[in-house]
Amino acid sequence: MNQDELKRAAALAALAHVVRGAVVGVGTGSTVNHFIDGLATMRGEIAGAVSSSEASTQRLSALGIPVFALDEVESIPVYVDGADEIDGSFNMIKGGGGALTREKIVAAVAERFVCICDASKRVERLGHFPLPVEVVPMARAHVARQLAKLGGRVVERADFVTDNGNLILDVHDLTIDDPVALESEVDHIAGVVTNGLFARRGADVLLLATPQGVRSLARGD
Ligand SMILES: O=C(CO)[C@H](O)[C@H](O)COP(=O)(O)O
Repeated sequence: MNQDELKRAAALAALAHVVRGAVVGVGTGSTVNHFIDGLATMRGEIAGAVSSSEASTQRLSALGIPVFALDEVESIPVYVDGADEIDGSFNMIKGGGGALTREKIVAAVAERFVCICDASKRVERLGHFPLPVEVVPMARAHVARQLAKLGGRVVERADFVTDNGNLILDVHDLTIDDPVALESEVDHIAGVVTNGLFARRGADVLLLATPQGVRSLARGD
């Protein structure tokens, strides 16, 4: 199986976690795109979706799945999203697609985070993938200096504007010993909207696609 087939296998496994009659939280990315395509087969069985990006909203709508604003829903039992890296404690780096802020908001509301990944995303320690940081444009230089003080090599994502009108700084070469502490430290830099560490609210379930099949793992297993 190639990587895209593995992503699809993980995504389709997540359909079993969708709660009938409820609203499902939907992440962003190529793995999630497979999930959205599969969700179309359950259209009549769910109330609809809350989306984490304009791209996912467009795909959901094109498939006839109702998309609600977050303000319109009272609860989201399950949020399904991919990751760029996930460690053994289910801490993640996300935001490769630049949707990290809305992803973190929808994930915060959801009762359960189901992470869908191919096996290449599973790491012993986070930080090989550069950490995305969404930044208010006027704070670009200040935030870049502060991130460099943390030991990172900061690269602004070229020709990219987030759905919220901000820019992304990708931080390479960080040593991430304590993901929870680093998530808070980066968030406290003035001008940072969100960073791509999902550690304070990590995943609850990991559906990891391997050539041998999809492994379902719960946090703490
Ligand atoms: O965080 C994300 C988007 O902001 C994605 O979940 C992450 O980048 C993984 O993407 P893909 O499924 O395309 O590998």
